[in-house]
Amino acid sequence: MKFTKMHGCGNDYIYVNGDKEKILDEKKPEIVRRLSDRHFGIGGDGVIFINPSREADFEMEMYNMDGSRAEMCGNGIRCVGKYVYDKGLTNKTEISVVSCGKTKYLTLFPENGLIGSVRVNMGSPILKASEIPVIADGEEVIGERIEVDEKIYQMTCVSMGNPHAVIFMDEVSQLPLEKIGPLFENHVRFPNRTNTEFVKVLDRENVQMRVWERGTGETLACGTGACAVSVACILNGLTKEQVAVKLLGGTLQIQWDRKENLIYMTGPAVTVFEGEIF
Ligand SMILES: N[C@H](CCC[C@H](N)C(=O)O)C(=O)O
Repeated sequence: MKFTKMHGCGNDYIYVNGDKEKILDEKKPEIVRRLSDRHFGIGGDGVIFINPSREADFEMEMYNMDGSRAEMCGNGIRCVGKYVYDKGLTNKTEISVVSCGKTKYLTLFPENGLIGSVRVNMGSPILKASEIPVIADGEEVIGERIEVDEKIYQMTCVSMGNPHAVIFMDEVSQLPLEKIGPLFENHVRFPNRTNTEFVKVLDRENVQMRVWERGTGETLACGTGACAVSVACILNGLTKEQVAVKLLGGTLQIQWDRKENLIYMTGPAVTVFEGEIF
């Protein structure tokens, strides 16, 4: 099977042309686990299949390292845009990509004939607790307390198609993520589990975050997570509507256009290598 290894801010996935590599859907979770293994496979945070689509220019079918399917992937969709342009599957620089029935609109920025960065209209944030989903007393979860491992955290929940718990901290560099990450991910209040972002607000335009991703663990970056963090910061009055989100693997520029209620994410997409696995 041919594949392309790409990353967005160090959030690395294995990209497969689903039109050429025919794999049975029921086999995908096991194959994803094998390919993602960083010792016995190719190694990656998961696998993304790029498929033809009737609803959009292309379909993104995204799987986490544990074989679970996710509704959206911000770093992944930027790399999908780069993949289809660089490989000549499209010559457009404005394209649409559908994932789990939701279509996103991308602007591709060529540099010397190849795509260097991508701007994605990530749609509107979902704040309704029942749609995230998160079990809550009220309609939304904004600045609420949650107890994990006998510690109280302040949580704001946002969905970008996938669930996010945003936790504000004074410091994020010394977090025991291996311990508390899984406790948030599998917390009883999240029926579909959750991604969890730990964020330190640096000033009104810059934040620093780390993330424990549902189905993968700590990653160097999370695009939907950076969007969720920006929404949470703005809702809590902590930043302006344009935020530079500093992640371990790089920086993403996020803008929440409140009039249109649309989130724009801009960031890099990088091809590392091509290969064939037997
Ligand atoms: N782990 C996420 C999917 C990948 C999201 C992240 N890698 C991104 O860039 O948005 C989930 O299960 O919802």
